[in-house]
Amino acid sequence: MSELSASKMHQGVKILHDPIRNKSTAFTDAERDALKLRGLLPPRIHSLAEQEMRVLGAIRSKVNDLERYLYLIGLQDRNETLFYRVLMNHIEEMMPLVYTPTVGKACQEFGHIYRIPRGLYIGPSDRGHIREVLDNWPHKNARIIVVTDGERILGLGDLGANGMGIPIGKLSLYTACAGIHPTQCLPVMLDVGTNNEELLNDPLYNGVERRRIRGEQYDALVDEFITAAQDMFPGVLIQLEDFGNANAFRLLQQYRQKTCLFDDDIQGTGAVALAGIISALRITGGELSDQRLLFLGAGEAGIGIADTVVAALVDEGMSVEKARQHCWFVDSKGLVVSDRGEISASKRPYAHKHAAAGSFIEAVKALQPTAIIGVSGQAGAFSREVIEVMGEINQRPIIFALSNPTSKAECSAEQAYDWSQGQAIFASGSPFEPVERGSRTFVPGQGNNAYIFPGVGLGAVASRARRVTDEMFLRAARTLAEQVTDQDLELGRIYPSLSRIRDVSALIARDVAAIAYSQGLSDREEPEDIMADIESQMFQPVYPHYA
Ligand SMILES: O=C([O-])CC(=O)C(=O)O
Ligand SMILES: [Mg+2]
Repeated sequence: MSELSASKMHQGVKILHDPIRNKSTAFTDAERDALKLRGLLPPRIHSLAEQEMRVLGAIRSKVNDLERYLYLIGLQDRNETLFYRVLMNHIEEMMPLVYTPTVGKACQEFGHIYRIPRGLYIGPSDRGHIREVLDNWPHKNARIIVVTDGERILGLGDLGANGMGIPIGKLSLYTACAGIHPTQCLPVMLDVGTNNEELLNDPLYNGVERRRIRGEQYDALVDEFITAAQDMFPGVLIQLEDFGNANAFRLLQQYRQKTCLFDDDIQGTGAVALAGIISALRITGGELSDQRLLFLGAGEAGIGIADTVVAALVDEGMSVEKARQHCWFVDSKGLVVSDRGEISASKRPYAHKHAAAGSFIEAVKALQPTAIIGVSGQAGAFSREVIEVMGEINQRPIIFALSNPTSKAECSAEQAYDWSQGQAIFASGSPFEPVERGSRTFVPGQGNNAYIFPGVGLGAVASRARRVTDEMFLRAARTLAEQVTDQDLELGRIYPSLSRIRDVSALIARDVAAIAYSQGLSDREEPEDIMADIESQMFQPVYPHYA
């Protein structure tokens, strides 16, 4: 649509209520005349930069982060250009507000802070009509869908329909970090009920009032949704997010071979953690093939990371069987060993022959790992003793406390540095502030899949990839690791600065797209310059001229 015809459609007050086209006080005199806005705005014209200053002041004056979140979502509802300008120009300050940890708090309160819907709700009563529901979405050009059923929201458990905050937040990062146009992002809540009694008893809970549907009914709903989404938005990329363990692995297996789909908690987290390990090895001087990783927690993130590490080792020439021996798991029943009895299919490859160990510290002492990776959702599980023992075993122990939000981290950055005499190479899923000790400043890296999914998604949709492959995630991990500078490592940070995330995402997208083209996963002709092609598709938060 040309800007002129857009302006005709949106004459008058309507354009002020269209968040995609609204410029608010930045409408020029000529635009105010052409669009019949005279009198509807205060007379003083402000530039986007001045509006940004106003917004920053407002955000910073709020009393807590949930209020800041609400302000930002309100801004997104009024003026997306300004919202993304603020988000992109101040990503380190804003990401913890629109994403983990604050989005976790927002999800817990979702029914109570509800204002305006963002995204689509699809539930059991929509069976047989999901296409019509998708057709109600005002934007017909969705390219990326993030969908959850709310069963495992971050490390917070079953939040039912309150989990809608997660697809919204993830998609805001798609735009901010990888330039996917806001109208091409579709958040979806598959509201199949919740088993969270507290929510079911809360009169302000706004999801379906029932316990979760399971089995055939559930599968049929998911299947209808995926089929309808592809039909409605050809080529759309579907990101599975924060499903319960069993469904996450199952749905990924079931759909990844036939649709453009991935699971962020399994594959995105896998890639971001591998990137962190590769960078940590630049500090320790070790090889990936010398590492022994001990995971606490054997859910999506843990298995996803182990599978990605195994893929990297196999790519280096190791056998799968041998590679798996480098990854060990402790779950709620202790060390996962081969003679334990019933073991789920996803853990089975990592159930090695070994004496049982009941607790995590016992397993650390028995296995002498080079790295411990917390993906358990158990706050404080990396005790002082665990970290001290890791420091005795290793000169530079690798300690990743990846559970989200911050309240669920296995240890804090301070604890990791203090209990290891400053030797830990630490990363966390949610952000921690730098830690000052004497003349030294330790800057913890944020090992969050936000470094991976925006770039992978952009690469996939820009190349019109029909599938998202493991090879793409392995490549994304390596590309991310390559962006870590010696300066980052000197600060202790094993990820690039968040301020560079847009460039990093573009590089990941380039490499993912290159795989799609070279492996015949795209019908699109390979552009001469993939990077230029990617960049040309990235949304920039600038106002159009209407007159
Ligand atoms: O959302 C995040 O911060 C990372 C993630 O996918 C999760 O913890 O489920
Ligand atoms: Mg997640």
